Amino acid sequence: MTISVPATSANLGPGFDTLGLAVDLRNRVEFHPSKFFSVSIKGEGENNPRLKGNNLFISIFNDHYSRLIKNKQNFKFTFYNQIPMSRGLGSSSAVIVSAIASAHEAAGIRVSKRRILNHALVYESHPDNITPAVMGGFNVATVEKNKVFSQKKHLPDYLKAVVVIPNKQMNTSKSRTVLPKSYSKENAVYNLSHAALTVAAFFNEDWEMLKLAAQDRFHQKARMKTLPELFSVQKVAYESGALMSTLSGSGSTFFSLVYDEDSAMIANRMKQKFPDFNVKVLNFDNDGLIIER
Ligand SMILES: Nc1ncnc2c1ncn2[C@@H]1O[C@H](COP(=O)(O)OP(=O)(O)O)[C@@H](O)[C@H]1O
Ligand SMILES: N[C@@H](CCOP(=O)(O)O)C(=O)O
Repeated sequence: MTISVPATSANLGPGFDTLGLAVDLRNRVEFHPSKFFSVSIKGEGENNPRLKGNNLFISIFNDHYSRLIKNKQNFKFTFYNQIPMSRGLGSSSAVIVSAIASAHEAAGIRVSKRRILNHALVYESHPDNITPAVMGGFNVATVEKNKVFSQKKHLPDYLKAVVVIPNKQMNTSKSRTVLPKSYSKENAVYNLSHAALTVAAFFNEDWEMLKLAAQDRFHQKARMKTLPELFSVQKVAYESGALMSTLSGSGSTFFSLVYDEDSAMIANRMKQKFPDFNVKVLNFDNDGLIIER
């Protein structure tokens, strides 16, 4: 069985803990019953011995598998990881979603994507990257009574993502501690109106509106100050024609949405200006979680 889940870019400027989209960079896990338990990792994390012993995937898989089925069975897991860890591209969401989906598959139980998403909420309390990880596309999501309520918009293939990935990791829970404890009414209204405009721009495909709409007063500045080169990344992205350019999740990656025809030029500029950062042009992903039986 093979399960794969895409990377995500959450927040999208003003939509803190609410907006997110999926990009075509996937973590894939293959597994089958085996006499002995084993884990092998290829790609991101392959040189990290901690991931073999204390693996978030395995603990979530075990939680669900033992809940779903009485017999104990060992599995051989092979992970093919493309999503860099703690860079704001939703590596933890991908792991959570793939572990829950894998446990259900291993137990022979078919569940809806919505059920998987609601289970994922137990491990990640904000829905902005677990939702696109499961559903694909652009999503607006909220949580009521421990359930995720969301709306999805397919993203057209004439748009691309340019991501600038620094070497520096930014752990999400640590990156949440640098945020203000409260916000003024003025800043709350600012973010509310900009997030609403961002959603409307995505659904109406008014891409030119995004630069203005995607401004934020909640989280980006405080986080970007911990890696000040990110201010230059955003400036160069906009000067080069990006439609929107925002801190991806809690960072450290910077995400820009661009027209396909501009993507190579914008990526090359970024590579020239920021030679120490890893620059990639990615397609958007409209599939989310994929289960191959
Ligand atoms: N491929 C993976 N396999 C196992 N655990 C992973 C993997 N990717 C991420 N994780 C777990 O998620 C943590 C990173 O979470 P977080 O800081 O939220 O990063 P991100 O912004 O990429 O979601 C890692 O320290 C690790 O515990
Ligand atoms: N809304 C969250 C999003 C975290 O995304 P990640 O990809 O960095 O895990 C936040 O801003 O903390």
